[in-house]
Amino acid sequence: MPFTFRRLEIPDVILIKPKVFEDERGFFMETYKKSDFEKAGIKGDFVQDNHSRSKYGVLRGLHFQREPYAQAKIVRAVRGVIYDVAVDLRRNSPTFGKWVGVILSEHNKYQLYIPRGFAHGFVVLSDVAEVVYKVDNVYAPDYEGGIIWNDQEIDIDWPIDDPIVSEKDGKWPTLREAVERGWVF
Ligand SMILES: Cc1cn([C@H]2C[C@H](O)[C@@H](COP(=O)(O)OP(=O)(O)O[C@H]3O[C@H](C)C(=O)[C@H](O)[C@H]3O)O2)c(=O)[nH]c1=O
Repeated sequence: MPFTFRRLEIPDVILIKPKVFEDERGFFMETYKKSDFEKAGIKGDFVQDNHSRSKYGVLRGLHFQREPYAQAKIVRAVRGVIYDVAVDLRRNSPTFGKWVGVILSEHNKYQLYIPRGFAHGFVVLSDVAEVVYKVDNVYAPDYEGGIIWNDQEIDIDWPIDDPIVSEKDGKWPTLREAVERGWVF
């Protein structure tokens, strides 16, 4: 089995550990296999791949696309180290407003599956990090949504106190405001 899958404290969020084949040349690993991922409950047609590079301390998030362009994501760090966070925005979920966070890195080669209905963000813990991720719906800028990264009610335990955020990311609403706007799922 080239992958192992572990459901996290929010069970719909799944940590994926690939089987890494190392030899004197370096390593090889499969990074995605539709049949194995579907057996693990990761369904969906991943139609777009994204790639971003960020320097130490950059926080990108908390982002999501609103319906009908909600996106599930399969995220990994191909360079450096990030702390990757998913927040449950599904209004009828028992874990609504709760978050999970994991270290994804070029070293552990882990991936995180984040279903539709979640906000996603990460902060960079290495000098540089490159993050690649699959999404199961195309980019729809008119439907982008966000929650402010340091929302007091969500209370994410970010490992960096004073991250670098874009002007846009500094202006997202709180979770409570997002609910009022109907931005939840
Ligand atoms: C997301 C996206 C962006 N862009 C363009 C739009 C901007 O001109 C430029 C940077 O976009 P943005 O600042 O939104 O990039 P991030 O802050 O990395 O946003 C992403 O970061 C978090 C962590 C996510 O989970 C989302 O995938 C996504 O919101 O790329 C595109 O052309 N296509 C796309 O799919």
